[in-house]
Amino acid sequence: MEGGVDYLADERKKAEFDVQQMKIVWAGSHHTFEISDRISKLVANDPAFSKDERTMLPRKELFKNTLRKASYAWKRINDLHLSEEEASQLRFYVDEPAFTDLHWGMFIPAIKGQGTDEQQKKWLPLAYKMQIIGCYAQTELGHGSNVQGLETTATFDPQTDEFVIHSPTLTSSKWWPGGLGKVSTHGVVYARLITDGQEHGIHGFIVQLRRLEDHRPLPGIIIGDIGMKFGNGAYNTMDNGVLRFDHVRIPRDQMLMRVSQVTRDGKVVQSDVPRQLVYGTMVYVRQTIVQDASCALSRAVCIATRYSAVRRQFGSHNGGPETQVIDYKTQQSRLFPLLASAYAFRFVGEWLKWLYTDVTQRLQANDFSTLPEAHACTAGLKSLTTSVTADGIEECRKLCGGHGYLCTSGLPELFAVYVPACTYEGDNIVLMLQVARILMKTVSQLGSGKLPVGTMAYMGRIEHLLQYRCNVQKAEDWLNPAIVLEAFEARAARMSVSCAKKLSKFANPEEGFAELSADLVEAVVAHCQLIVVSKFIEKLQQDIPGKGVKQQLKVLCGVYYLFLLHKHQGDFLATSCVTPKQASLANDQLRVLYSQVRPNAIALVDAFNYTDHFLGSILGRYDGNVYPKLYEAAWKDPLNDSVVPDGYHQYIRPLLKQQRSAKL
Ligand SMILES: CCCCCCCCCCCCCCCCCCCC(=O)SCCNC(=O)CCNC(=O)[C@H](O)C(C)(C)COP(=O)(O)OP(=O)(O)OC[C@H]1O[C@@H](n2cnc3c(N)ncnc32)[C@H](O)[C@@H]1OP(=O)(O)O
Ligand SMILES: Cc1cc2nc3c(=O)[nH]c(=O)nc-3n(C[C@H](O)[C@H](O)[C@H](O)COP(=O)(O)OP(=O)(O)OC[C@H]3O[C@@H](n4cnc5c(N)ncnc54)[C@H](O)[C@@H]3O)c2cc1C
Repeated sequence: MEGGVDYLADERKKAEFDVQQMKIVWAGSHHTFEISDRISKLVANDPAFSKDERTMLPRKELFKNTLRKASYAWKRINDLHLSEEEASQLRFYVDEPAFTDLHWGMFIPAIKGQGTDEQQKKWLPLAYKMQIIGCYAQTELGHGSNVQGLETTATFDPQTDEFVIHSPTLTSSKWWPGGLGKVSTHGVVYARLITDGQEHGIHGFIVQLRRLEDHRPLPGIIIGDIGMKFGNGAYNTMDNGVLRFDHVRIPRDQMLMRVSQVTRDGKVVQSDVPRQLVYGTMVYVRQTIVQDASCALSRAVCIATRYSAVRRQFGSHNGGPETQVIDYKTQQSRLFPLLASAYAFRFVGEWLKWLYTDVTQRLQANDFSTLPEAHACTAGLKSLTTSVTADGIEECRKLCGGHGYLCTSGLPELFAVYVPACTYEGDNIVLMLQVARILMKTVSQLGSGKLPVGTMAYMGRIEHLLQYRCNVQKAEDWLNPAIVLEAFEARAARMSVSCAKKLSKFANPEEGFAELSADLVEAVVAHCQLIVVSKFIEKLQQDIPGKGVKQQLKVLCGVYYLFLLHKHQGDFLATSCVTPKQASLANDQLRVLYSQVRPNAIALVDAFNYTDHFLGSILGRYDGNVYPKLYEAAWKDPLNDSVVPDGYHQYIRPLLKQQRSAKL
């Protein structure tokens, strides 16, 4: 508590579980909880990191303010000798998109993943000390999703042992890279490799963009910011940029050469590393985006849940208090599935991080066997979790009624910052179609004796899943995880097999794939939802200490899968995985679970351990003291600086005068 009366104290007393232990489950471990708790308070208590009035600043001031915060954050990281983990938590809690996200989140990982040992030795120390600042320059004005369609060229000149980087068309201008517009000194630039007149696909090159002495662009380079984006404040703290090259020369050893090498005489040599590793940085970032989805969704849910307990509307009896809106069943049926989804995404994000670490270790040992699984899981889960989170934030805004629309609710800015996650790092539909290809390949190989592995392993039991009949007879049967898993597996498998059957009728498979793409996306959603459900259930099989903690998680897990079953009952019924009666029993059980969440709702959002600074929301204040603070904040709006507005004499007075004389 940050001082004063706690208007939510009664709600907190209703909790049936150990909130402190739940905080540790949410954080992932004691160690992570300790760091995140300490660093979030450090940021919250430092006035230099204040977020007040961010949504009211003009772009130039907003951007300068972000530069100030980023440079101050770097100073604190060094002064306090923070570890890498502590430093990344500090950037997270500062909560302002900045060039540093791309420097640490993409530029450095690209060099680590695609650079040779020598290249890493040369560039990483400079980047780690921020003596150079980098961005990830892949997307162009004309192409983003279709990476093979990029037009920037990198032509090898054997005379000088250099690459010539060039933007041959307007559409080849790099467009979107974060941090590029005004800050980056370097970029990993993706371009079409050409040697001896022959094309060799897209590769990454380290290119210096600005002089280190005075920050001016190097000769032959044009750079700028691409302009204002959606929302006030929001992602406008980021300098997404445009970049053009006019025959810019870089030394040969600045091509990232882990995947392919260009020799002194211009020969292209493929190493035994798969070509897809050029896309490796995207796999890494997609995995972090899944973790970030649980953060963004939990934040919106925390605001909406606390406010729903504070807000009262209708239902007063004999002059008593009105009903808290959180007690309306409709409010619960919209809010609690999002609360459950935030927890579900947390656990699937944890698992995905493990999967990514495992793949990275295997890659280092030249074992590439799990790369397709990593690609499918990161692409599919990035797509699923960001779509649900973006829609979920908007739903939370509506759950807060009119006040949710105020910037001081924190929800408009959160939404504006978050929605591009459905597009960046791979448009969600494009990524789903990648997973669809892998699913269809898996189904087509089922008869060949090649057993599906990882998250597709259930397809190996296809005969059984095609014959499966759900044996739920009463509502409580839906609490049995084995029954639930089979129903979700059967639904996903049947949808995939149905698509594969339809595909096989097309003479041209590519034509068939395009024609059926909307159905394929639905099959992928079913497959990805199965992954999330199964990872939540796996989590519950672990030893989870703390009074009532596991029980609460079981309730949330039930809410998560039964809500999905209810929402997608069309799929379950159409594939005959459940009967109409069983679907109705699932909904009955879901209502029971909502009533079990209700007394614990406030404690379940307290377990996120967010400071008021991080939440940035009057509606989501820990102490629930909403109305006086909303009232106070309104008077801080610049429009209220004067009682009579600027423009009165020019525009309002003549209008009123004219109406008066017309009446007379
Ligand atoms: C409390 C702590 C919590 C922690 C929170 C952490 C906070 C972190 C904050 C996170 C926020 C991060 C903020 C980020 C800021 C924004 C950054 C945005 C940056 C960008 O947007 S960069 C640009 C991204 N661009 C894209 O993603 C482009 C999308 N397009 C593609 O990926 C490809 O072009 C596409 C669609 C795959 C098609 O490529 P193509 O070459 O045509 O490939 P094919 O379809 O022919 O497939 C060939 C073959 O390759 C396989 N494949 C494809 N992709 C991959 C991959 N990535 N990895 C491995 N394999 C891949 C594919 O399956 C095919 O395989 P076959 O076996 O069939 O040959
Ligand atoms: C805030 C933000 C930050 C970004 N940061 C960076 C960065 O740092 N570095 C960088 O390189 N890039 C960055 N990007 C670019 C981003 O990665 C691309 O915008 C993204 O990959 C989508 O590509 P696109 O814009 O070409 O979309 P398009 O592919 O043009 O999508 C337009 C529509 O076409 C549909 N579509 C496209 N292809 C298909 C298909 N095959 N089948 C069916 N439908 C299809 C899509 O679903 C979408 O509805 C950023 C973008 C944003 C918004």
